[in-house]
Amino acid sequence: MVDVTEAGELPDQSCLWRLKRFLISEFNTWSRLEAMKATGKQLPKVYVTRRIPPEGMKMLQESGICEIEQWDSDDPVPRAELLKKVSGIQGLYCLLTENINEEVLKAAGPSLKVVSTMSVGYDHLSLDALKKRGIRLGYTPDVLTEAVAELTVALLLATSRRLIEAVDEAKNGGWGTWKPLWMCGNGLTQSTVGILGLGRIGVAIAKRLKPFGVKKFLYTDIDRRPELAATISAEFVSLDVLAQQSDFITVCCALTPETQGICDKRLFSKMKNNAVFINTSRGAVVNQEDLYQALVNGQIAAAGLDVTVPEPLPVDHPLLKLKNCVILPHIASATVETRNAMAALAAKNLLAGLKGEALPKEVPL
Ligand SMILES: O=C(O)C(=O)CO
Repeated sequence: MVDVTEAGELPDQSCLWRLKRFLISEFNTWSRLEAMKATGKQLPKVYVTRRIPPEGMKMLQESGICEIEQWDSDDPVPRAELLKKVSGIQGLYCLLTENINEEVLKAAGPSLKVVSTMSVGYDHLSLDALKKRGIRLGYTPDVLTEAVAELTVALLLATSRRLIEAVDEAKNGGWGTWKPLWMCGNGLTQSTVGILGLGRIGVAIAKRLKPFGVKKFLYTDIDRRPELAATISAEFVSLDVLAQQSDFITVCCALTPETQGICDKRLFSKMKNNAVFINTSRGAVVNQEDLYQALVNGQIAAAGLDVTVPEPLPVDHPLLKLKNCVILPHIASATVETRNAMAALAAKNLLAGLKGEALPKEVPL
């Protein structure tokens, strides 16, 4: 006899097959744990490099399949401590602030099976070193797309409409009277927006900007992305054309050897004098010295950065002194829901890796 669902419909075969697979996997995990207990074997050790949002920690603790040690602080674990603590672990739960390289993997030793980073970016990990050792890597795409897009739009508007400068003027007595030529910025209506690196986040940004009256979206990337581009009617162009034609450029690419320093004086010199440059991806895609010169010399109008090199940017850094540069402390994904979702997805990746199952979101190495 076939059972029926609550809605009174027959469950389809794929649903039953997934349920069967889930039950088998749960049973296997349970029997593995029972066998470990019976033989007095220790549970696999996991090291969590920071205090993380509660959803993620709860998931790890309630799994019952690992012994967790954590650097229980909001500040990064000192390198020496990290190198000591990773010894003999099977799973590493890390953040984008930790450089997980040959040194760390060597210190961990051959037991390490899975590294799970609570971030969509994975430029802080040495992929070659992971691959060489057959260590799997989990990351957290998708769950932060909306939050990052939202913050990018907020940063773009704050930069182009000079919000931070204006708030300062209102507070410090610079607000004399209403003046026709004072605090004028650049509007989005009828503008051209260029996206450097079109992926999920670029599309989400474009969808949010469209209602502001943007006339045209351009994008550039190593390859054309016709399907994604079609969703926002974006036109593929070269980096030079993107620079020449855009009123706003928003950088959304991953940091790779190809994109490192791609936003340099060559690019800024081709941009319009009234253009606004926004970066919410990684600081190292920008040559900050070149950006500083472009802002000081009026080669471009303004820049909004959520990411810099280094992070934090020293408080005496020249970019922080410029009125036409808005700098945020890497908060693009910082909503409570998003950070919890990132923490939970990173936990799921880690647990799946410990069980030898497919990671929900795995970086192919
Ligand atoms: O997940 C990432 O890579 C981030 O930069 C967090 O905002």
